Amino acid sequence: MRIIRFRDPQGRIRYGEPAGEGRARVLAGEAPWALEPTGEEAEVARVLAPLAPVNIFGIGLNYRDHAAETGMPAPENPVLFMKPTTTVIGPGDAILLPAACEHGPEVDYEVELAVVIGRAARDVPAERALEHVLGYTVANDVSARRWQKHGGAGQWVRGKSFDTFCPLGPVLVTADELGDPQRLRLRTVRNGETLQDGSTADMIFGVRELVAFLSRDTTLLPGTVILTGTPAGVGFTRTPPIFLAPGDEITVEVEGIGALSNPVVAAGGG
Ligand SMILES: O=C(O)C/C=C\CC(=O)C(=O)O
Repeated sequence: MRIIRFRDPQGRIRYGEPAGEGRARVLAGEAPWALEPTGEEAEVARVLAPLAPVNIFGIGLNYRDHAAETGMPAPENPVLFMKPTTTVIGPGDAILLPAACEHGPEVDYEVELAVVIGRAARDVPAERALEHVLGYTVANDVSARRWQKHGGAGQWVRGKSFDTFCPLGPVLVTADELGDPQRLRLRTVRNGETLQDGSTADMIFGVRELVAFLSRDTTLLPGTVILTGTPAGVGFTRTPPIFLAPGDEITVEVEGIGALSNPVVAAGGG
């Protein structure tokens, strides 16, 4: 099933299946892992992020070509960080370039396959990990590189945590519908130019291993989102570097799920 979360013309937030031409077949329920068909259709006024995550785990350096372009060795264990839920925005919402990025352009893009947990997971072996995955969506792990690498905190969280730094969407595709998560093409396009073009087959730690790793002695609640890392082509490793600028349109897409586009706006507008 393909699930959207949307605002209807009356301002209500609802779930549904896209029915074409700005319409959805309404699904009743409070969360994407507990939805029932209603037989009703509704107009979609605005598509939102497909869920409001309870937690967001990010995995760094999880593609060999990306680790290599950063000059880092392939990690022995997943490199873990977290993004606050306040980073989440939906399709078409503006990515705000933070006023805190006052030393010049530094805000980068990262296309990622996002895993949505639908059944609580704790101490789950890799062979059973996909039983806890409700489905997948697309994420842009927006990252302020100066704050990430030289922010003085010794870890990446600051640079990954500014408001609007986690666009999600446009749909959540259930695991049964998407099939094997390790054979999907993923791309980033900025203003019509392709900047990342990779495959989830190149992940160092696949979805099964990530769920098993993260769930060790740790409960992954339904609604947990795991950003599974990004392939090569990010902006800061390029010569000259490419960073997001006001007026840009940045699109991240994953095969079988869809394309997620967001305009880029300077803090305070423009
Ligand atoms: O150069 C480094 O230390 C790592 C830089 C970027 C990696 C990253 O943000 C990721 O998500 O992967």
